[in-house]
Order: sequence, then C-alpha cells, then structure tokens
Amino acid sequence: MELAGLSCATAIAKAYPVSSFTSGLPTVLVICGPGNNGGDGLVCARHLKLFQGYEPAIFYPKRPNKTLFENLTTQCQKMDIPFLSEFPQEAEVIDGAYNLAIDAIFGFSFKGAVREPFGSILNTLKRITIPIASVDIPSGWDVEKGNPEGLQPDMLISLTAPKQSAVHFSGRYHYLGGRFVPLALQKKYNLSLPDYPGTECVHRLL
Ligand SMILES: NC(=O)C1=CN([C@@H]2O[C@H](COP(=O)(O)OP(=O)(O)OC[C@H]3O[C@@H](n4cnc5c(N)ncnc54)[C@H](O)[C@@H]3O)[C@@H](O)[C@H]2O)[C@H](O)CC1
Ligand SMILES: [K+]
Repeated sequence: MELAGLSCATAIAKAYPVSSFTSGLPTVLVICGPGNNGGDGLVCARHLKLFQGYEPAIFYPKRPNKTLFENLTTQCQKMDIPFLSEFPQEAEVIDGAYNLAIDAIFGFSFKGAVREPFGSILNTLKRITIPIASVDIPSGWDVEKGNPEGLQPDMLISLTAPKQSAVHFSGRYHYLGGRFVPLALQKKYNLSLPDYPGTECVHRLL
C-alpha cells in the first residue's frame, strides 16, 4: 500500500506539476473509500504533502476499524492534512476550493449497486469540472466492463497491472504504478508488464 500510494502521488506530480496550477494554491481533494483503495488514497495524500507545494485535504467517511487504516489516518493528521467533516454537495463548491480531485473510493473489489454515502458522492463528482485522477479503477466501474454512465476521470493510475476496464478509459493520462511484482509472479500469471525506466516507480502508458 505504501508503494501503491507513492506511485499514485508520483504519477500525479508528473501529470499535474505544482507549476501547472495557475489559479491559486495546488489544492487537492482526496476522497477515500472503505477498503484498500481508500488506504492508497491516504498514502497518496501524505506523499503529495511531502512533495512540497501540494495542499491535500481528505474526505474519509467510512473508516475501517483496523490498525493499518487508523495508523495511516493518524499519520495524515499529524502532518496537518485536514479531514473534511462533510462532503460538499455542490459541484461548484468543490470546483471553487480545489484544483484536482483524487478518486480513491473503490478499486477492484467494488461490486453491485453503489451504497450511500458513496452514491451521492459519486453523483457530485460526476458534475465537477476540475480534473479527477482515479486510483486503480474509476470508482463505480465494473472491473472488467467499465461504466459508460460513471465517472470519466482525466487520469488513471493502474496499480500492479491495468484492469480490463482500462480499455474504456478516455482521459488524458494513464500511468502504471506499483513496481513490486516479482518476476516469478509475472511469469506465473503471464503478465507482460512494461519496463519501468531507471528507478522510477511509475510508467506512463498514455
Ligand atoms: N491486492 C493487491 O494486489 C493490491 C491492492 N491495492 C489496492 O487495493 C484495492 C482493492 O482493495 P480492496 O480492499 O480489496 O477493495 P476496494 O478498496 O476496491 O473496496 C472494498 C470496499 O468497498 C466496499 N464496497 C464494495 N462494493 C460496494 C458498493 N457497491 N457500495 C458501497 N461499498 C462497496 C466493500 O464493502 C469494502 O469496504 C485495489 O484496487 C488497489 O487500489 C494496492 O494497489 C496494492 C496492491
Ligand atoms: K478508485
């Protein structure tokens, strides 16, 4: 999760460098879901804060009762990353306060109809005009079929390997992150992963 979250922050810093935010501070809203995708979001927020210049804020409405996630939350709090107590209902409020949204709500374990509060959150995110960067899979997408009615993010950071639904991604930036798959596993599952340049933890696919 540490390496996945670091990959996300690194890819985001490459696609949206601090210098590219021309209107105000590089404020970033990170929306974290209840599973490991949300954990990746917490780690990503922490690294963005460490990459000086970014101003992340986190919305984390469903927090699992597990030490791992409690520790990740504490780390963010101790780094003075604000946690929002409510999600802004109006898309315009998000557009006015933030320059980028990071969707770390659901990853490959999402299934069925979206339950609240995430249905309302996704409906608001569909209406914002600032770019959205999705961690692993755009939230609400079927891992294989995608979701034509769902979020259409500007950026996708596929972790470990792109999921089948990534063929439906139509945004500007697609990165692969999570450079941690041993060669034996790549061979066992017949994964043809691209070479990461040098010591980079991300590889740009699009
Ligand atoms: N395992 C790996 O190789 C890596 C995984 N990484 C990241 O982990 C996510 C997958 O995490 P997981 O905990 O399995 O699940 P999710 O975060 O996708 O979501 C589970 C969470 O969501 C709830 N949920 C499911 N469906 C719904 C629904 N319809 N409505 C509301 N809530 C729903 C469910 O109850 C759980 O609480 C993967 O995508 C990566 O981001 C890392 O990359 C490291 C490698
Ligand atoms: K996601």
